[in-house]
Amino acid sequence: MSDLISLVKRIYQIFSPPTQPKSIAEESSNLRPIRFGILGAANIAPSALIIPAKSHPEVIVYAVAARDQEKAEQFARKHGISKVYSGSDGYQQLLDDPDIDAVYNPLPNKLHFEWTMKALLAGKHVLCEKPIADTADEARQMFNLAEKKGLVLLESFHYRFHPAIQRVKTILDSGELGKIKSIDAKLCLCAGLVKDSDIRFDLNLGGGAAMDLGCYTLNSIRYLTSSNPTSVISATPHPLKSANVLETKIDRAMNATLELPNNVIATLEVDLAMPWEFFPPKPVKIWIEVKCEGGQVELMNFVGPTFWHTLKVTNKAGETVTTRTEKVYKFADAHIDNGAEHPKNSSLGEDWWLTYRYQLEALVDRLRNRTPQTWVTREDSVDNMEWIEKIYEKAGIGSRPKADYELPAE
Ligand SMILES: NC(=O)C1=CN([C@@H]2O[C@H](COP(=O)(O)OP(=O)(O)OC[C@H]3O[C@@H](n4cnc5c(N)ncnc54)[C@H](OP(=O)(O)O)[C@@H]3O)[C@@H](O)[C@H]2O)C=CC1
Ligand SMILES: O=C1OC[C@@H](O)[C@H](O)[C@H]1O
Repeated sequence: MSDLISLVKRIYQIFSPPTQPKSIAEESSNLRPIRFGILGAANIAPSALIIPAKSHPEVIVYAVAARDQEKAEQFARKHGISKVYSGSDGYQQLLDDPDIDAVYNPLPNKLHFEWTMKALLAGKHVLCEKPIADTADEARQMFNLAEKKGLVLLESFHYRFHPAIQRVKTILDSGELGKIKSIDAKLCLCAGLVKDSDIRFDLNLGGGAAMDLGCYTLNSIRYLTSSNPTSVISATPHPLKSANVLETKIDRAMNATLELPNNVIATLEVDLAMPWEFFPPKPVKIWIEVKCEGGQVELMNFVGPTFWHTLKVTNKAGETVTTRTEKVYKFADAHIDNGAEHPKNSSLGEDWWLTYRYQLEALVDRLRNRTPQTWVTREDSVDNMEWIEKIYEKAGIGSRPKADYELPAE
């Protein structure tokens, strides 16, 4: 019962977060809030930035650009955004706005490269949606430019900032369960949640399940094992409806098996339209299971742990098998459990903080030259793209088409 009450309370607070006064908002102060601009009136923008910004005292979502003027204005009105850009030049006008410090790029995957490059050229820090680009080569160019310009570029692997996944990593790294033997990551959404017309099913927008969902599962495998795969043993793409996947090159679902150092085997299963299972009803399958020599750890709902998650640890090392479950909504819990270091200047979080709110905390810490609790590095993003491409190659449908954009000559 108390779990249910906490769940309802968390959900209420997620969507009605205590709004923080932007107390350090004085224009004269060098600590004026960081002004974000959003490229596109994207479906994900409210969860990923607008709601988290409400409870962050140092962030203002200041502008949005959308191709259609009415859509842009409506979005701005709904979310209390003061500046609106629209039309065919709207995205660029937003980038040229000198009052904007950082840009959130939630455009379709294929456009991540072009608009992140343009944002960096305009001198803005960028939070770019996952997967960061269509190819590893593009990701490399994006980070090269960010570094050259002295700007921050972060791929929005929001789940990495939540204490639940970090607790799993701490358990594995502690040696409590011995060496990792295998890891299995699943992220499947039932049919009907993603429409056939969605950007995720458009090859020319960087679509495909391995791009959209596989990037998370692959990232979690690499993160938890602290390694890159050594090979893709197998990769099987599944078509949308009765299409020929080798012709459309759009994977509605992907199953892949990877080899990692020290004989670790990883499997990933992702699906944008999983056939319905009614008994019991299973609208999503989202979990990670890591088997070790002395036990195993499972995390259910690793991408949305704030709503609900189960972290189950089975220890088979002693004479008896012991099982425990943990709930890790904020870093305070992690402190008590494992004494992990947490930067003194970074917040421990709240149990209602979404993964995106933890991510925003880290991004702002980085922008303010404070130490973020954790980070997704350049190498991490580039390597992830590299192995997504390798999975596509093994699956026989190839990387997603490169962006139609070239950096202007200097
Ligand atoms: N981190 C996370 O949890 C999530 C991340 N994502 C990522 O965010 C990105 C956007 O996803 P989502 O919000 O679902 O996407 P949407 O379908 O809402 O599209 C995002 C925006 O893309 C713009 N756009 C620009 N060009 C095109 C085009 N040719 N066709 C269609 N749209 C175009 C539209 O902008 P305009 O308003 O100007 O028309 C639209 O608002 C993806 O990269 C996805 O992987 C998505 C969901 C969750
Ligand atoms: O978190 C997510 O869940 C649903 C997906 O389709 C989306 O793109 C992803 O980022």
